[in-house]
Amino acid sequence: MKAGARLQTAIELLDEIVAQAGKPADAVISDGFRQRRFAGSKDRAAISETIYGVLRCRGQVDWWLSRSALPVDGRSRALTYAVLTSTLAEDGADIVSDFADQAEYGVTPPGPEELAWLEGIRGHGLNHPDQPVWVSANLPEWAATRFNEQFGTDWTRQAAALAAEAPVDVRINPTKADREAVAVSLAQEGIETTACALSPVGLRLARRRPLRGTRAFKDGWLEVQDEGSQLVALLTHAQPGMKVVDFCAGAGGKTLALAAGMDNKGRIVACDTSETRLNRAGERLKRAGSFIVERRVLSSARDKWVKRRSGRFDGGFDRVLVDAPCTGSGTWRRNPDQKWRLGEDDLAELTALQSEILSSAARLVAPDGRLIYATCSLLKAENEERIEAFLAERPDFFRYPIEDVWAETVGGTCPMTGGALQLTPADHDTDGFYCAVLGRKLTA
Ligand SMILES: C[S@@+](CC[C@H](N)C(=O)[O-])C[C@H]1O[C@@H](n2cnc3c(N)ncnc32)[C@H](O)[C@@H]1O
Repeated sequence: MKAGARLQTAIELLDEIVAQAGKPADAVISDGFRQRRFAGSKDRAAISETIYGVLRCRGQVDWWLSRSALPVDGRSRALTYAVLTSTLAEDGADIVSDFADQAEYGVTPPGPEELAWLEGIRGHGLNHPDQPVWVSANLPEWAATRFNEQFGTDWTRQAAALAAEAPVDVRINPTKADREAVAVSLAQEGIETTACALSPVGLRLARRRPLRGTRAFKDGWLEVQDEGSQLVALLTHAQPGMKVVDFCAGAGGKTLALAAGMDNKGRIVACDTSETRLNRAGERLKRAGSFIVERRVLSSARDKWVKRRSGRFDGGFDRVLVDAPCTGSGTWRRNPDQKWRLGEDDLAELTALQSEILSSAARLVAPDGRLIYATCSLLKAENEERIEAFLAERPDFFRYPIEDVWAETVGGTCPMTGGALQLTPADHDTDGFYCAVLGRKLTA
């Protein structure tokens, strides 16, 4: 495909992402590529780069467009972004004239108004001194206010890291292969990796490459999983023979890691209110050879199965992981469409749900067992504030110092000390994850 035809595809998919507001951008893009089999792997990479570039920097792109008379849509956003970043100018070719020359690929050439706008912004970058700081930070205003309150003078650096491209990490499955063997196997297929800085079971790809066709993937030696997510699973410290609940298991990302850590000995109940997600977990568990997991669809945070199990001190679980639904603000570099879809109302709904889930899941924890609360968010309202509220209500629970849990589970130096771990893309180059490990006292 020529640059103009790629840009046209990016435009169409950007409009699809807006039209299918409930569907994650990556799912819309995958469907879009399935319908456009003519797009090769390099085309797909270039198209995705434009789409994600626009979504990550949508605050600034829309600010520029607010100074034009053009409608704000996929086309105006993609063209404006392409000119401001010169990302699609190949071999010095001019993107606007290249785009205009592609009529045979279904591209509508720019009209006079569009051309005048694009000529006018040529030579500028995304930044402009008149932009409000939340625009330059590419955050919605509500989130920028919270970042500012939370991170102080560091907040723009934290926000900037969310507008960068995320690396691809894989977690090795130690029940099938060690890290060295996985790295060698991938290298034989031309995929270079380095050991993750914090996770002892993680490898980071030198650059984004498809993994599904590799031998290591097909044999269940690895799972794609961000390093932060790997660390949460390790901090859960699920050991062979234990009884474990993954309360918000989703498609099983952390369940798989827990099963591997337990050497497939013991019992894991993977719960979620979404049957579709739990079904997706089934296929992954099979590939990884994790046969100790039973899946359970919950009706709500107050599900009857949870109620029946509560109060059964001797029948409680050793570990209950709550990987709570959240804004995903720690993953906005990976899922940049999400940041433009959420507002303060959503945050209020989520924090209420997080507290409800936490109280419900706590009923499953055996005395001396652990309740692990995690989110992929950077916002205190979803993290520290939820744990503080929970502990104020439940004096029978206490916090473990995170550095102690790290020493017994991850090893090496914990990046912080205190009552919880907060990873951020800016500080740790992982997705932003929060994790607090609580213990249930032996007697109430
Ligand atoms: C952050 S995602 C989990 C990701 C998953 N643990 C992983 O590692 O791939 C949060 C999950 O919570 C689920 N959820 C939402 N409300 C819930 C509830 N009341 N009880 C249990 N799970 C719930 C959502 O369906 C979603 O799959």
